Amino acid sequence: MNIDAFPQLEIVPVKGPLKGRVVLPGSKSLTNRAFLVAALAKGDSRLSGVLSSDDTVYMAAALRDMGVGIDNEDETTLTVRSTGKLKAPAKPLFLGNAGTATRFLTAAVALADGEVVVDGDEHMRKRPIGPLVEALTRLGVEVSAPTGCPPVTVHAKGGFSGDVVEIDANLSSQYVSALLILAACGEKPVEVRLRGDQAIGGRGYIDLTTRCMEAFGAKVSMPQAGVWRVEPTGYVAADYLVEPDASSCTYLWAAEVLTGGEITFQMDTTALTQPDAKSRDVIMTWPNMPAVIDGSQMQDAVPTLAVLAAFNKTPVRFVGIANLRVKECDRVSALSQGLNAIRDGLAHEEGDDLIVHADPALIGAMTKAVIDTHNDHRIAMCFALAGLMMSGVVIDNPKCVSKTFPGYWDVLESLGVELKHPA
Ligand SMILES: O=C(O)C1=C[C@@H](OP(=O)(O)O)[C@@H](O)[C@H](O)C1
Ligand SMILES: C=C(OP(=O)(O)O)C(=O)O
Repeated sequence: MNIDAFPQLEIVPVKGPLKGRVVLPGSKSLTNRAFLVAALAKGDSRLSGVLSSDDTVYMAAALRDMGVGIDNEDETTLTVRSTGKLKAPAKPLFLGNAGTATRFLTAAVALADGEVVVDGDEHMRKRPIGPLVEALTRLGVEVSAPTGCPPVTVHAKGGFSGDVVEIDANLSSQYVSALLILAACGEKPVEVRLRGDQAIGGRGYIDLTTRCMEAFGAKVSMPQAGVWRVEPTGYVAADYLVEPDASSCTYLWAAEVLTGGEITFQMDTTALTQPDAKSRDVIMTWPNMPAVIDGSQMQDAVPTLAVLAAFNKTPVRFVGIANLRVKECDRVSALSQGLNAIRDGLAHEEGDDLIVHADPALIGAMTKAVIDTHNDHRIAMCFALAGLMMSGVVIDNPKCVSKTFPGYWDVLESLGVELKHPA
């Protein structure tokens, strides 16, 4: 569908189970890791299964601006050609609202020579990066971010000098991933240590990072919990297959259980290794979801789970989700707001927890809810699920799904979902 023609989109409730086959897009997290690590390797790396979406296009464009060749073979296959070095770009790197691209590049550009400015859109300019800037400073990188958020200016000198660095990763695991990717390009082994509370959210994303680094020749060990030791191997060019995106898959798993449907995918999705794959088991418990769900290790699946919870038999409290407040928008509040637009009193916030007061009577009911997506792809995608079950759900700015899943609305249509201009 031509989504540009739809400033708002109304979802028509399904008349029966959703059935069909879906080709999931590639993982955003793995595409952006593979892009960067391949760019830091000398030679040609062939990446397949890659995602093409706003976040990955920003990463690719930034790498091109730093002298890396990226040649597309087809929509999901490309070759990254690199000397293994990044050149300082002629202009600031603009990374939209892509957290992965912004955080990973803030560290990696220390390997260039000259001034590099890492910047994003107005949302990204509100997402904290101070802890990463502080850690890079300790590694001897000359870097500043006066507001604690992008823009970040790095006076790159082709490397860094430190060998031990502590990082406070409570706000984002991406800081750790960024340091690890950089660390393999040092002159000596580097230890990256978590500061304080080691039970950070998104631990699984760090495992994704180390596995991707290892696929390009890096050597990473964990001498103790919360400490990673990275050997100074650099990276070697490699062929790499990006697995499908588990977070994107959560909407389809949820659509399946909500409608009693059956959706098949290009692979067995129980084999996905990304953190959000854990949410599948929780999704499958609907309409008897647990009373308390700890979202800390499946953060990007929380919006999906929260909308599912609205149609559950019993209330659900989401805990461990404080850092959802610093994602593309404040997701705790955006979810509460959207659920209350569907039915007043359907959800409330308690500290950083989100309580969803389940109401199975909503199934088949009518509402008049225009969902403010706050330009957040996950808010748009998760509230579309509510529209499958009840009439009157309108998604404002549906185009924002292009951040990670540009084909989302087409996929829903291919499953028989009717989408229309709001009445
Ligand atoms: O490393 C990654 O690929 C990601 C880590 C998570 O963010 P935080 O580490 O900021 O929580 C997640 O929400 C994001 O979509 C992708
Ligand atoms: C939080 C997200 O993205 P990022 O941090 O990579 O911008 C997301 O995709 O849900």
